[in-house]
Amino acid sequence: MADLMGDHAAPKSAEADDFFDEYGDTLREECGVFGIYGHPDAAAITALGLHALQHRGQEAAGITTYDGRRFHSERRLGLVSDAFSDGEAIKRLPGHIAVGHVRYSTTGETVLRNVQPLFAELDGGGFAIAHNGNLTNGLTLRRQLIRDGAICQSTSDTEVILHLVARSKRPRFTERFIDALRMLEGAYAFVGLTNKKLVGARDPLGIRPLVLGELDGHPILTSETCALDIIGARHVRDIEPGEVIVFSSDKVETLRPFGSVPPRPCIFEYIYFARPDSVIGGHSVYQVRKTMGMQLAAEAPADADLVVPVPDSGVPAAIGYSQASGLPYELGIIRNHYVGRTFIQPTQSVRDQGVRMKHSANRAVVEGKRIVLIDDSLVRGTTSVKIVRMMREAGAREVHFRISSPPITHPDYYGIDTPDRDKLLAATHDLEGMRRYIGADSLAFLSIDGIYKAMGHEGRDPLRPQYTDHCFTGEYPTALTDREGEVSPRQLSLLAEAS
Ligand SMILES: O=P(O)(O)OC[C@H]1O[C@H](OP(=O)(O)OP(=O)(O)O)[C@H](O)[C@@H]1O
Ligand SMILES: NC(=O)CC[C@H](N)C(=O)O
Ligand SMILES: [Mg+2]
Repeated sequence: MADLMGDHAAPKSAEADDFFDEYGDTLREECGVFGIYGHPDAAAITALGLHALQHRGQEAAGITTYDGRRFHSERRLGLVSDAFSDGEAIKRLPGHIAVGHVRYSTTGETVLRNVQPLFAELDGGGFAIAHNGNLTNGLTLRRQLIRDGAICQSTSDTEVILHLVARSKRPRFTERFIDALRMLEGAYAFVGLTNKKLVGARDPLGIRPLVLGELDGHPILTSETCALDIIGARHVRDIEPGEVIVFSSDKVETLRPFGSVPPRPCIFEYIYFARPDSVIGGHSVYQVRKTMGMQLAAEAPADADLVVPVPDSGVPAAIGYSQASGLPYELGIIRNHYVGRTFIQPTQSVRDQGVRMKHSANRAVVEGKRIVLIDDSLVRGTTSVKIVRMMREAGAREVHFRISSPPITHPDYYGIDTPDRDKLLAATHDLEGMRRYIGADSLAFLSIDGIYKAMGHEGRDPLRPQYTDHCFTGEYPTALTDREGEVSPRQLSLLAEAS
């Protein structure tokens, strides 16, 4: 890895030696992280990387840099393009090291103080961190820290890592960071920076993705390979589950403090979250989704005239379904690209509006036809109800709904903001109940084994599942301390903020 470090990779340091909610109830998005070391245009490149990761979180974006003397930070609510497309913001972020974040909150409200990267001035220097994932003991740790005198500046779970690093008694930054990681349960892909280092860490099960890239000899850590492609960087490899990686001027250290445990990456990255042009864990997300559609055609054929995708995320599976079934693929729904993902809007009424603003029927295609609608997932049913009605209003004769993943019966606590169980359609309705609710002529889901087959396995290994699929099975791969313990997940902020 040392070949990733160019001569000009070392930012100058004036510092001493080596130191260095509330839980929402709504499936929302995740977050995306990006970090680059030693590049003269670190902030501009990070802004581009975050733009490619925008699908992972649209609530807020932030970048922190270090210029060899000081840290600089810009954090904003809204989209990356709102905050960083103007050159002025980039000019305010000088430096050769940068970390950035796009947020979809899972713990802590959508207010500026929770926008990442979070920064702390620690004994020995500054530390900024960006987090994708969610800690399942974040609230418990936070309560303990506050009882011990910590003053929390945010209501985000991510903040606890800053406190834990600050409290570690170890002399060196990397050891302190690892000390802190040992206290965490749940999911994390972290990218952080100090005055000397860019650090990355992936939780022991590798629930959330993190990849290593390289641009002109400068290392990059980011959530997905699409953030490398946008800047012409090379994908070197995935950061392994449980790996901690540290870049400094003269070396790259890779550590595995948790020993080796069988990985359980989140299957939902492949089904919905990641961008289809990304490669995660050696799998093209597009190919996997298409194969899920082919598998779905084999498991749940439909007597119909056309296959129609629910754009955007249903498109690759619909192509697969069409190819496997031999039914023609047509764009019977047109998506307005100036509207974000609906799955991830904060309230039900906004989601309802979002779906209407987002999808329109293409009457010329669907009128008089028996159609198979393909979507990747059904969460609350908001999208499906609207789309089925829209297809009928546009004259579709029959509407058969096929979903390229199993019914979602359990919430996620690892960085996807799923609704509570009572809002998950599949948790409260059987198959026939769901069919009636969405108003389709027939409804079918891909089986859990079908998902694993699309990933190249014979099926799900029940003793040692290859992925975490808790949303479908209720088998959570880590302790859920905040949920199981005495601490109420409804953590209250005492401060009401306007933004
Ligand atoms: O059952 P629901 O609660 O409606 O949620 C499910 C829908 O939400 C997601 O799409 P989303 O609109 O978030 O994003 P996309 O544009 O990437 O497909 C998912 O792909 C389904 O279409
Ligand atoms: N979706 C995520 O990955 C969120 C990261 C972090 N838990 C937050 O709420 O800010
Ligand atoms: Mg969708």
